[in-house]
Amino acid sequence: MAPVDIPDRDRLIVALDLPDLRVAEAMVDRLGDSVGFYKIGYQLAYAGGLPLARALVGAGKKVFVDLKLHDIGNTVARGVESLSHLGASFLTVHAYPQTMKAAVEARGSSKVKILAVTVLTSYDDRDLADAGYRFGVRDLVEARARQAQAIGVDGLVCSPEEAAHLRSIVGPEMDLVTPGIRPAGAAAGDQKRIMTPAKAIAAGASYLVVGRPVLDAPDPKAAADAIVAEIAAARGS
Ligand SMILES: O=c1ccn([C@@H]2O[C@H](COP(=O)(O)O)[C@@H](O)[C@H]2O)c(=O)[nH]1
Repeated sequence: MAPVDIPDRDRLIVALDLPDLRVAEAMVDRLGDSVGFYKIGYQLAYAGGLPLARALVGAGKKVFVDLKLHDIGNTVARGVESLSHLGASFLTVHAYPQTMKAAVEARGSSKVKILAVTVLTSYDDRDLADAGYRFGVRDLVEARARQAQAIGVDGLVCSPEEAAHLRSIVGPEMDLVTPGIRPAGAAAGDQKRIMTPAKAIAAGASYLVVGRPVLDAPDPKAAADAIVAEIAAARGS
């Protein structure tokens, strides 16, 4: 079933795109009870931040390990096996069939959900053409979503712009995890396919991933609270 019983607060995933453990821990302390779900990506993981995943889980938070694995199947499988011991809820791989199959098989009985990154939210049709793809964003996202579902992947990372269309294709079961979230007036930065929190939820997103609009806010806790309030309003909670 779709994750209908998720508290509004836990639909916000704050990306801890920060330089080291000390800074990340300080941000987690600052956000306090306002945030229940954190993402650890390249910057923090490569700066020794993966142990924070265990600590956060131990403290009752949920964790998304966003390493976007993509390699030969054997290497992806071994990576998933290692990462599955962290206690994270989500782990990303790129949406290539070999990669997704290896990850789903290697996950085994571990509770970590495998998410497939469809098309990065910083890409538009022109970026895909520059990279040699013959599909535009909408068609490539759809094709990858269908493959992911057939392989048994648990969820998709997509832009909220594709959420409504994907929901109609994959049904209620798969988690739709959407970066590219920008509260009204926030700078897009390098993101090209963006939506506000309220519109993303209305479009069918299960979770919203937010980095800079929270981390760079003068008051990150207030920024997180405002996003959760928008999520609650959009869901009629
Ligand atoms: O397609 C994707 C996949 C992952 N991300 C990650 O989400 C956050 C977004 O951060 P912002 O500062 O809110 O832009 C970041 O960690 C990305 O690595 C994505 O943006 N798009």
